[in-house]
Amino acid sequence: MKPKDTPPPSMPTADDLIDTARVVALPMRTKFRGITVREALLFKGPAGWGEFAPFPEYNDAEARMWLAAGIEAAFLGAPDPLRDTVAVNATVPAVPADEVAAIIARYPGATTVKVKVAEPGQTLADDVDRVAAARELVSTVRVDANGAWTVDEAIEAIAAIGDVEYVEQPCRTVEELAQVRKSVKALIAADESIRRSTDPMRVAKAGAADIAVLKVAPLGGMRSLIKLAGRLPMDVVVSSALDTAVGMSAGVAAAAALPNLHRACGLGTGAMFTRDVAVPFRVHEGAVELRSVAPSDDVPLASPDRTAWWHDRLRRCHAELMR
Ligand SMILES: O=C(O)CCC(=O)C1=CC=C[C@@H](O)[C@@H]1C(=O)O
Ligand SMILES: [Mg+2]
Repeated sequence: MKPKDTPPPSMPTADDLIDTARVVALPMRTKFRGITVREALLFKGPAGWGEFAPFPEYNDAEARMWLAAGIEAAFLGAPDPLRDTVAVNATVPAVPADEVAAIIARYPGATTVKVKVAEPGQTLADDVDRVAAARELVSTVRVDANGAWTVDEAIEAIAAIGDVEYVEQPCRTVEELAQVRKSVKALIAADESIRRSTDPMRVAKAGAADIAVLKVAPLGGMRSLIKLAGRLPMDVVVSSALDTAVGMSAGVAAAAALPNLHRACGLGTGAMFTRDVAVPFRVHEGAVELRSVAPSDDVPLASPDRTAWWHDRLRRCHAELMR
């Protein structure tokens, strides 16, 4: 028998990963969730490239899932696809209403738009105006509050915003989502309540959502996303975690392998970077095309300090995975 701490044969060591690692820093067109430069560590394995890019505030226990997802992509590769394109939504950050049209124009053919609402420092009137601007241009609008409202604020805001496809994560907790869901006609989607939970089935058990927004990296990979989607008794939307083209290829592959996919996915966010690590996943006729990605040689690299920070983080998360 192998000693308990011996990695399984498919599990690379942290040194294996760092040997091929590139830490990239991609400038964003518009600030999104407080980020103006998106950093990511990319590494190469026998099956292709993987991405490790947990948001800076995530602790190692949570961030280790993102490493598992990168390792799956680089060492195991994508599951068999059922389709070769995936319909996507345009993603509109919390910008003034008069900037909405220019943002939507970066997603040619998209008929669904996701609008960020409840941005700290802004008012409900800002949200109403931004959503109205989007509604003038596309048939389907969904909004995402990232858990920022109380139950009462959510009920008021949903009434003010009007008809939407769904409201993503109106409040922070599963209990609050369930209360809002009972009080409004609008459909409720869960994102953080799944992405940041130790029990991603809890939203279903609590009757807290109609739709699940699933992201490959925080769920630990394409296969665990697909497995979870199969267990959740609700529609699924696959969304990016502000991934570079490398991470995006795993998101598109997961969406392409889902037996049931009825709604546009949040996989067009490559349009938010001024440049990506490779040819970006461009939206064409409202969809992106499945493909594998290798970073180009001239990717914008992070500073030596930031590179060292990411290498350290990878080592710690790798140790967490091996525990
Ligand atoms: O779903 C989309 O349209 C794009 C991705 C997206 O909105 C997000 C990506 C990563 C972090 C998030 O704050 C945000 C989200 O909350 O869904
Ligand atoms: Mg969200």
